[in-house]
Amino acid sequence: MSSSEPGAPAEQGGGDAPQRCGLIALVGRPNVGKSTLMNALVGQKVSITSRKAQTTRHRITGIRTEGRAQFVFVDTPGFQTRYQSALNQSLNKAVTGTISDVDLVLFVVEAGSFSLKDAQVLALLKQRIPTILVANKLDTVHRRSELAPWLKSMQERHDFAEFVPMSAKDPKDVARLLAVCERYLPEQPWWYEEDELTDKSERFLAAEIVREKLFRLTGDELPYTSTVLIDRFLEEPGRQVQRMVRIAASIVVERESHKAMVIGEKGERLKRIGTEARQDLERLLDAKVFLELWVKVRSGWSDDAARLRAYGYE
Ligand SMILES: Nc1nc2c(ncn2[C@@H]2O[C@H](COP(=O)(O)OP(=O)(O)OP(=O)(O)O)[C@@H](O)[C@H]2O)c(=O)[nH]1
Repeated sequence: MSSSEPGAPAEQGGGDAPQRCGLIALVGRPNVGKSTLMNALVGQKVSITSRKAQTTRHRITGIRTEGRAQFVFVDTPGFQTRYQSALNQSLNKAVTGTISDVDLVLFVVEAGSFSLKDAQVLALLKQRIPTILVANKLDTVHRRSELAPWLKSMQERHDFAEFVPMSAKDPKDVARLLAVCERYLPEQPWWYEEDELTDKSERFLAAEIVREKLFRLTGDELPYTSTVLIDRFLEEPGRQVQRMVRIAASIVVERESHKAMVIGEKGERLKRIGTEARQDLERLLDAKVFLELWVKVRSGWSDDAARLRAYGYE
């Protein structure tokens, strides 16, 4: 099974070819392998930069610069299909906004399957943005012959630009997907240095990771007004062999009841948030990380414009 040819010509790295750069969103229901794929696409070293003019509306999860192309991957944090609360509906709206101005969408599903939850996510996608169907976990499909009719049924559901059946765990497949994506990036100068990674951006990344774990592990219960602040971000100086970073962060919630929710029974939930965030940060920062988490109650903080500004939300 191979991907179809898109309209735009393929670009080879190097030479005098123009630079390409663009935003790519990965979407899909939980558990289809988005995180695995994102990590594989971005590679070992993730460069994160916080506030650039072009990307203020996006949460950047990774940048990959390869040959003449710069792939800027953005997150769609609230893509929530599990619960149908008003909160999530408004979140989904925000996400629809986020993906309405990317250059390319990767819609990830499990090869050979399409559930109601997949359909709910697909329904949020705009027809006019090129969308690639990534049929992931191909390695688990034993009867390959069944894939052709499945792909055909998928084409009837949405006008996909291409199909890429693959496994996020196979580096060759990941390289092939990257090459396909490259053709959809607009010709324009890169937005980031080839190897951009600043102190500020690492702090931002740390806050984003803790925030992601916080919302993932509290599910639908915690109001979206809760946030994460980095109180301290210190790199142990002079360590040649392995970086060592000490981070202290505060999870700021609005009520005592929310605080209890975040901490969980015997502190279990907070511990899990901390462990998962630390593991991700160690990989992303390529460092040994010590992460200290605090939960603070700031009643009505989300209504206080001045405080919001102080926290970096404008
Ligand atoms: N066999 C196989 N397993 C995969 C593949 N890609 C991901 N997985 C597994 O699928 C599970 C879910 O992967 P994740 O990357 O966490 O999925 P996700 O879509 O990010 O899930 P959420 O974070 O819940 O949205 C993990 O156990 C992965 O190891 C693949 O290509 N083949």
